[in-house]
Amino acid sequence: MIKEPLLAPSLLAADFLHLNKAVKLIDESEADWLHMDVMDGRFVPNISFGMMVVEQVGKVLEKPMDVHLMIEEPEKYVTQFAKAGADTITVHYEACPHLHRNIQQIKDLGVKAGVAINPHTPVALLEPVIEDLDLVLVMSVNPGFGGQKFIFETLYKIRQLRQIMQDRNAKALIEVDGGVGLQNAAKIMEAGADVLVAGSSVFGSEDPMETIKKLKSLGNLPVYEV
Ligand SMILES: O=C(CO)[C@H](O)[C@H](O)COP(=O)(O)O
Ligand SMILES: [Fe+2]
Repeated sequence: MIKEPLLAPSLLAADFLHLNKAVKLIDESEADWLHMDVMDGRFVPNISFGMMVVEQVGKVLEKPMDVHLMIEEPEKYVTQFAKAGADTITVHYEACPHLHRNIQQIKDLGVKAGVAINPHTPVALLEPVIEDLDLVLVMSVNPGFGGQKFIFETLYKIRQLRQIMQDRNAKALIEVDGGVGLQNAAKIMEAGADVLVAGSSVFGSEDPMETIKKLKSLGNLPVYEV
């Protein structure tokens, strides 16, 4: 039996003219967290929204806010994102030459600390910090855009990470982000994920509430080949 995922719909795929409506939908749905994708046009080739939007969403959102920082020099901004209402702040391994210090900085703010890895970054590179982490975000697309195709190799990375964590008795949650939907969610959970981020598969669907419900009841889903 596949376990029920924690589900974090991504606001990136919502209608930006009606963000309030999207936030309410998440609060009223079976989703667990709201995922917020912050992009700076430097670390990734796209710009999304910054802390002013995160702050406004934080004022109305009742559920935990999961902030994914796709930015360079995140250490300059994490204090502001914590004040804006982030419950988890995830920085990219590739953007942090002083990763250990960055993780401690986030934890000292009283916020859960996550580290994201790009598709080409080996999971073994996280071993020295794995016990300090609340969350590991495994990117299953190249970061910067919603609506991309899930990279199949991610399944091996999830399995490897689960093994490393087991060997070290690490307690971080494994979050998978990019190209996740009803067609592959069960397979991703089976590989060892705990949290699924879903952007276009939720907000791009005809009935986002119903899609969230289906993703949450994964035990009933067939395991499709991805
Ligand atoms: O971090 C991200 C992109 O860099 C997004 O969270 C992710 O792509 C979600 O969108 P979708 O589910 O449409 O792939
Ligand atoms: Fe994301």
